[in-house]
Amino acid sequence: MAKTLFEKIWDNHVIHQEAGKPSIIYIDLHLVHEVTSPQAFEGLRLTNRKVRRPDLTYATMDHNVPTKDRFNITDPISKQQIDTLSQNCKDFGVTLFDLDNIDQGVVHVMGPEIGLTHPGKTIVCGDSHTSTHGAFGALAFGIGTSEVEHVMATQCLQQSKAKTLEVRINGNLKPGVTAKDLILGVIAKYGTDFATGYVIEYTGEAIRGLTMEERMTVCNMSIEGGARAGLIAPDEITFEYLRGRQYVPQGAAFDEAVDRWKKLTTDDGAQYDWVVEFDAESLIPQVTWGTSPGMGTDVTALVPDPQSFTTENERKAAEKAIEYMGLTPGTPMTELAVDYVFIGSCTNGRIEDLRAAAAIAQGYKVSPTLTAIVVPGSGRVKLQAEREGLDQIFTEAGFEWRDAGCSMCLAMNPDVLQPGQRCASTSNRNFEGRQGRDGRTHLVSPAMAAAAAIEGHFVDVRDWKFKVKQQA
Ligand SMILES: CC(C)[C@H](C(=O)O)[C@@H](O)C(=O)O
Ligand code: SF4
Repeated sequence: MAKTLFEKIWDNHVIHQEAGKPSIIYIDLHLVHEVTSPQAFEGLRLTNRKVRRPDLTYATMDHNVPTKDRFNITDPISKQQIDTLSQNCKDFGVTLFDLDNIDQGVVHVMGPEIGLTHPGKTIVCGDSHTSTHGAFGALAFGIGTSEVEHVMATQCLQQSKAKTLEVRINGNLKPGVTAKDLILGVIAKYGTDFATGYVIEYTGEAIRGLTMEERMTVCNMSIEGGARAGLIAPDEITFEYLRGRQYVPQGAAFDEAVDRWKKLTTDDGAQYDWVVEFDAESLIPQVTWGTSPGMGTDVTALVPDPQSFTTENERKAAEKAIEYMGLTPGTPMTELAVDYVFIGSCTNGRIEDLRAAAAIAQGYKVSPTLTAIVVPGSGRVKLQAEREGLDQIFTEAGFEWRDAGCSMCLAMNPDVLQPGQRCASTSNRNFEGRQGRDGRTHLVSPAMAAAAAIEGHFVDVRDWKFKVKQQA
């Protein structure tokens, strides 16, 4: 019978099934960070159990890590979480990419980067943005702390089978429009819960044309559309990305792996439970105006009038969001001045993101009205950026160049907004207080964030080329 990609991976991993009950599936890779693992390790300790497969379990610290002076953690809770992870990894024999390791970084950046993420694997982590790894055609999703303990103890997980949703992207992205705009556009169109209960598979020409890093940006935000996970079928772009990475089979074993991975596509004639379509051709750069990732619009648009929404609930939500965000309906998005610019996170903290931001920033100066920071997603991203001289471009322009971590994506470390500050952020969530109490977050692409840093307010990056040409 013809199967979707999801069904193939699922069927390969179900190890026990009773009628009417959730399945038991096998987990190929368990990623661990300092926030959601302490109680799980403690649970093992209390019941005298071990990590069953330490060889399939990898840990790093990211959320609490300061991006300046990282060994001097002054916040007691952060320090405790980080020290506890180190001790737990020692006690349970789990490989840890520690603060002094080049591979330390945001778990969803460093995992794929060192080649832990492979097509067809089941991957879990106590973190919702585990969906990022679906870019490789892996079934990857976030789990809660009690499930973290369960996976540590058994390498299995109880799961109900999700429904399948094809998000078909028609046409190609236009210059200046990025993978970030694409996923923001999809969520703005369909809402933050359209994919609840589904695993998304992204298909279509525009997806095929994306690099692995761009695919990760798209899959990263699947969870913001409510999905259990997001998948992209592996292809030559995937295999080329993986070739030679540390945790990828080498030589003949790699070719054999590629032969297996090539089968991980949705068969002709396979049926998804639901299909939605999205037009890439007409998409333009996106900016969110509200307090959920679905409250987004074109950079050329105006802050919406809450009355323009169809349902009472939407009108109320928009009103509340606009008030929190300190906005006035009808204001052009390009007139919104920002106080802070954050370039980083597991959505947009990879080398291509930094290149895109640097390409905008090169030769310009950050507006004196704001603070702008660039935070590489991992130690290796930082190293690579420095090899390419991107750090120079950023610092000469007036951006601060930081060490790897989650940073200002969420307020769990010293990088926080002050109350009322407005931030152009390349991260994935704009909830109330996400970047600091009463902070105001607008989600954008790295190029859009860099351009806002220079102009002091949002600008349409498609005009940027124009500006560069005029100055040249
Ligand atoms: C702290 C962690 C549990 C959380 C998540 O699950 O996503 C964080 O990474 C986030 O982005 O909000
Ligand atoms: S970078 Fe942000 S979204 Fe990603 S894991 Fe860290 S806190 Fe979560």
